[in-house]
Amino acid sequence: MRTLKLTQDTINSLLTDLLKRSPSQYTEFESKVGEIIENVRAKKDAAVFEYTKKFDGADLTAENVEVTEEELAMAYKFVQPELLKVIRKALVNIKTYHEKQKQYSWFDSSENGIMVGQKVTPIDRAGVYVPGGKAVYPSSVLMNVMPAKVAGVKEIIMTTPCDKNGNVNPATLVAAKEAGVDRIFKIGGAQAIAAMAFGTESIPKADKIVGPGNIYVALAKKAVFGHVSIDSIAGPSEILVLADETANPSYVAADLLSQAEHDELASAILITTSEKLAAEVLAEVQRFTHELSRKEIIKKSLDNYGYILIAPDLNTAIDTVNEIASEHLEIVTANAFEVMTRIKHAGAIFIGEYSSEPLGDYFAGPNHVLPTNGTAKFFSPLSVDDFIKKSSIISYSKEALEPIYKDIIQFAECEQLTAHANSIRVRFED
Ligand SMILES: NC(=O)c1ccc[n+]([C@@H]2O[C@H](COP(=O)([O-])OP(=O)(O)OC[C@H]3O[C@@H](n4cnc5c(N)ncnc54)[C@H](O)[C@@H]3O)[C@@H](O)[C@H]2O)c1
Ligand SMILES: N[C@H](CO)Cc1c[nH]c[nH+]1
Ligand SMILES: [Zn+2]
Repeated sequence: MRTLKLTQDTINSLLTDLLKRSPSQYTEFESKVGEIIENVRAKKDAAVFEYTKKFDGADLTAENVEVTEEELAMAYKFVQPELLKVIRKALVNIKTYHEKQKQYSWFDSSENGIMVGQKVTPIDRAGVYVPGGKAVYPSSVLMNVMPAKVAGVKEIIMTTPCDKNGNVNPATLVAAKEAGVDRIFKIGGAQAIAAMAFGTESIPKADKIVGPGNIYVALAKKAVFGHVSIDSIAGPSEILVLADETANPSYVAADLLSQAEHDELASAILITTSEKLAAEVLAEVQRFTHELSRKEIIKKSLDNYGYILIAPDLNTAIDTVNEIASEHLEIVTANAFEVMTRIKHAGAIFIGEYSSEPLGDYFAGPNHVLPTNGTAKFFSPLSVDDFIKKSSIISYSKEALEPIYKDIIQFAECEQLTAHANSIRVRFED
């Protein structure tokens, strides 16, 4: 983890450095992922099973690729009752939060026989990818599935990697059952994305694929976009803490490490106006890292993308926060709510020293699938909006069309689209 003074030069080199984490920078993986996708498209199940053997070590067949009711029942036996209670409590918060996002159809009619509106329809089948390579993510099951449920999606299928014995983590299965997933397939990586994009003998084609994953998953989602819809590309996790001298260095260090442990490509950054806090946080980071079980991943991610930046003043710090547009932003300053009003770009904003990032990962209710790699400048968190689409509604009576039909003819003729003009004219010819 590097400590640097925040200057225009450091901002520029930091932004260049962070961009290296973007899936679009990993062109060397693109051809590999492209080959996986083409093979799955052509050879369907056979290719999916071959790649699963190669990358995950499991022998899958059409008979065992899908999780059975018996496997689900067995998973409940492995999950502690206390954990099941926590999953259920988290589900209530996540559902309640997403219900507020629901959009409804609307119709505007006027007395002269004009009606226009917008009809909201959920997609028919959602495909949810739940990562499972370096860690297991039952929480991501809840975060991906609940907005689809609230939107009213008819069928939700889920893919997640299995271990070499063909087993999926029990807590992931229990979370899927509790959230209401219809079918679960034990496959991961680019082959899972391709299977949901094109369909195979065993895995149905989805209309939209959502969910985070590693570089293979992210590139595969990008590649199948257009054949299916996808959500934003949620890549390796990120945290940015904006703190002043009022912050508790232990809390700040612990929160930075909470995201560094996800992946060697994760990024953890502190921007502070206090040199004293910067030094204390660095010491706490070193102390905690030593004690944490995932220290090897943490050390690599801190070496790669860990920064402590000392800003000359709060305004410069806030400008930099907006430039970085981090997935997660914690504000631990005096007047944190006022500072929040000046933040334009961040996936999720955590305010105050008790709103630590993992509260959002597991429990508070807002979605933890968030835009990464600076894409918070134009993408939003996964939400109910991702699982609906809209149709426009137009209805005019003869009396409503008559006063304006010549306007439409004139517009159509300006575009030299005479068939358009004709379709209006024929209605008033006699
Ligand atoms: N933004 C979010 O909401 C969020 C949530 C959870 C996790 N994440 C991120 O998701 C990522 C999860 O990654 P992961 O690796 O743990 O799990 P993953 O499920 O995304 O990837 C595992 C799969 O990758 C494939 N794979 C592995 N090595 C390969 C190779 N050499 N060639 C081709 N395919 C290969 C395998 O098929 C395996 O099943 C992490 O970066 C984590 O930070 C993000
Ligand atoms: N922080 C991750 C998103 O970047 C989500 C997660 C799941 N489990 C723990 N964390
Ligand atoms: Zn996390």
